[in-house]
Amino acid sequence: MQVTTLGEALYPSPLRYFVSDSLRLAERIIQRPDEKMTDNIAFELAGPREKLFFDAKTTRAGIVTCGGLSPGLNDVIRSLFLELHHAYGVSQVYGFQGGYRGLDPHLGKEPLLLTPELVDDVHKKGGTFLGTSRGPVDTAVAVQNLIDKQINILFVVGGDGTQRGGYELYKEAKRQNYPLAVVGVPKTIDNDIPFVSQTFGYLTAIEEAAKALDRAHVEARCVNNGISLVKLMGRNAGFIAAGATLASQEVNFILVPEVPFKLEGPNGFLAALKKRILDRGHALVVVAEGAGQELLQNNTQLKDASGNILLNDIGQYLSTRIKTFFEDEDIPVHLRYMDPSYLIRSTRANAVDSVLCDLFARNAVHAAMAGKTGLIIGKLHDKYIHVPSELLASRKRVMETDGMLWQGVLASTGQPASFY
Ligand SMILES: Nc1ncnc2c1ncn2[C@@H]1O[C@H](COP(=O)(O)OP(=O)(O)OP(=O)(O)O)[C@@H](O)[C@H]1O
Ligand SMILES: O=P(O)(O)OC[C@H]1O[C@](O)(CO)[C@@H](O)[C@@H]1O
Ligand SMILES: [Mg+2]
Repeated sequence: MQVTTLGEALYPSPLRYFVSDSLRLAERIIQRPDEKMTDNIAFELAGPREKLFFDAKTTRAGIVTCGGLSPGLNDVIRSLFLELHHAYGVSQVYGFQGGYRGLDPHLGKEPLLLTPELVDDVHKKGGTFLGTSRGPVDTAVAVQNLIDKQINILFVVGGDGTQRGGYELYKEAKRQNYPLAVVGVPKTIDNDIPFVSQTFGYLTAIEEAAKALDRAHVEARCVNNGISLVKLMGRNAGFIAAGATLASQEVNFILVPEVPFKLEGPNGFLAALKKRILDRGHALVVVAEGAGQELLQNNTQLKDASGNILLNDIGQYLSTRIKTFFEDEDIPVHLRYMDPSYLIRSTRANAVDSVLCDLFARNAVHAAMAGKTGLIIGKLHDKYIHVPSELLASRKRVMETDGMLWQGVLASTGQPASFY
């Protein structure tokens, strides 16, 4: 699947190795004997192109970071800048501040002109030094501002919402006949972006979450009938909870959005927890924030500024239900509810994530300089690819319950496949 290009690439690249525009990577590479591979998407491979659409001498680029924090945002900004500056010779790179708001000159601060000195050690800190936000921007105003500032390339670093926003900006620039390259870098600790096997920040987040689980385990073990209940992020998918569970190996029960569960009844979660307490005298329970929403009354459906549904607190709910259940059963327990959610995403990236950030960012620059637009950098089968932004909207990525990650989780916790 070819992504949109702004026009013929005429400028020779200053780089020394290149990836051909005609190479493709199939989305599915494992084939069942009876399966026809007709609907298999073939993605363009990312990487430097021999000819560039933009002349580095006159090109201006912008970077914006949006949505929730994820370890590695500063690494991505830094690598985008350094690749543009050192490898391609683009000297005017601007950091738009405060998320998409920063693209509106009436709402945001002036963009920062990035320099090697400014980005020098930003990767050593968590967060994003450009700031971030949720909430919409008027795309016509934003594109007009980019035109006024003669920005030719815009890197949008963020999750699914940010990439949908990037797609709107790409369409608006096209409508205004302005040759703008909009290239997305996929960010989220939730790891739920389609066509990206691993988003940056996920591995750091599960490393931090696993530390919290280990400590919660100690709390549960050191008292009689100790129950530690830990809530972790994961709005629509349980990747963080599952990854941290495998990293920690101490979890006895894990509840995720992909697997609905019942609390009551002989096969429900509470009965299983009671058995564990009677057998072993302690338990560690992990719940992803998006799990069990069907158990909670949510008639109002409040939304955040970006339109994401505000979830009800499954952690607090479970905590109350566990407490009253054991009171009714007349079994004394020490229940501790812990919510380390924000603490796992505000740290700096670990080494593996830093490498990932660097490669995502440099591939984003290669795509933009070649004049490709309306895409995000994806990663499948260990290869970086160009994914048309339009495609993202058509898919959701959640954990496969018959996949290796979830099956590993079931094996390590010993919990049944479902509580029904
Ligand atoms: N459909 C859309 N069209 C235009 N802009 C959008 C759209 N969806 C989201 N946005 C904008 O993208 C930005 C980021 O969106 P959101 O807050 O949902 O975070 P995200 O990028 O999904 O990251 P995460 O959910 O991982 O924290 C916000 O400014 C939001 O208004
Ligand atoms: O409170 P905030 O900043 O909106 O972020 C919370 C959301 O961010 C995420 O981590 C996604 O980035 C979700 O798991 C969570 O629902
Ligand atoms: Mg999102």
